[in-house]
Amino acid sequence: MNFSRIAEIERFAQALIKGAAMGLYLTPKPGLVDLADCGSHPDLTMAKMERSLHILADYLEEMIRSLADNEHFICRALIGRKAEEVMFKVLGTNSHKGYIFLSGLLINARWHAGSHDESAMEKAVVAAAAQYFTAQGEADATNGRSARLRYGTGGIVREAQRGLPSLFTCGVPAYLDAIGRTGSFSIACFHTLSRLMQTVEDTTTLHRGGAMGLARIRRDGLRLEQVIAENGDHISFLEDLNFEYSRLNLTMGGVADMLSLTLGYLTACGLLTGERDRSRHHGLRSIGRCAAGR
Ligand SMILES: CC(C)(COP(=O)(O)OP(=O)(O)OC[C@H]1O[C@@H](n2cnc3c(N)ncnc32)[C@H](O[C@H]2O[C@H](COP(=O)(O)OP(=O)(O)OP(=O)(O)O)[C@@H](O)[C@H]2O)[C@@H]1O)[C@@H](O)C(=O)NCCC(=O)NCCS
Ligand SMILES: Nc1ncnc2[nH]cnc12
Repeated sequence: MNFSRIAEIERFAQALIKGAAMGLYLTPKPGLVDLADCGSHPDLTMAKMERSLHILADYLEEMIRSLADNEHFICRALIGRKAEEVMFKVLGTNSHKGYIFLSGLLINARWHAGSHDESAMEKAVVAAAAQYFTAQGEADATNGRSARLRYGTGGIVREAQRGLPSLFTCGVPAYLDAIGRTGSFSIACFHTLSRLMQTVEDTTTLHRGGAMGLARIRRDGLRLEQVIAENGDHISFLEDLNFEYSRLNLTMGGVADMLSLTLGYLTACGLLTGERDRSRHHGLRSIGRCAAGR
């Protein structure tokens, strides 16, 4: 039994939970639950989301047990499904359904990759996603599946199958670029949010607002990036956007998950403060460009 390997993956899991907490508490987040309000989610509260974080932590602990016991992969897919059921039973809503899948995938990838190295992690995510979706068979009748069929988008499935580009090619470079330039965690978070809004094929947005809704999020993400770059009042801009999104019943739960996953992965790599030289320590690529092609 390799106890240092288990200690390492436990630290990684703790970092992913911290990332979800940092993403939750970032305020304001248009249309989403934060310290100000519940956005366009009357079914969610801060207390429910915090309870959800504890369910996530228990889930990842079970995932690690399965990995350490070298169980068959299908056991971990069932653990994920069970966590979704527990979350829905306890909270009556999909508070972190997407993050259950994403964090489970990343824990599996980190275990098999053996390091934080970005290219090793990407390859391991692609392999885990292929294994999972091959075993998954006919997907459930979900909002995400309806959106993928109706709009020809990939949603969380294609995000996973492509090795989490919104994490490795968008979120991580965007955060490190901003923290390197400004030294401000808050600015780096909002800059990362702006880039993810322009990149993530968020099926929760499509479900609520259709193609026009997604185009709105992309446009607002670019505007937010510009307001931050011009040292404008991005907080007021976000507060106004939150009012608009709540009125339009528009949300971006997938963007929220990818922001949390970015903060969690950077925490695991010891890069959140931006002080360590990322290229030397983790084989992370130089400042990339988000899928938005910029
Ligand atoms: C693999 C599955 C997760 C597939 O899910 P599918 O897309 O078929 O079904 P959904 O129920 O729609 O769940 C997808 C959730 O993923 C998030 N998401 C959406 N787009 C993206 C994207 N492009 N990239 C990343 N993540 C994405 C999103 O989750 C977040 O938003 C939810 C909150 O928003 P809300 O609008 O409230 O959502 P709903 O309550 O559903 O709608 P309303 O009724 O309120 O309007 C919240 O869940 C956030 O996390 C999507 O919701 C799944 O089928 C699966 O297989 N899971 C179990 C297996 C597992 O975990 N195995 C471990 C693998 S190793
Ligand atoms: N803060 C948040 N508000 C609403 N849905 C979310 N999904 C993940 N994080 C969320």
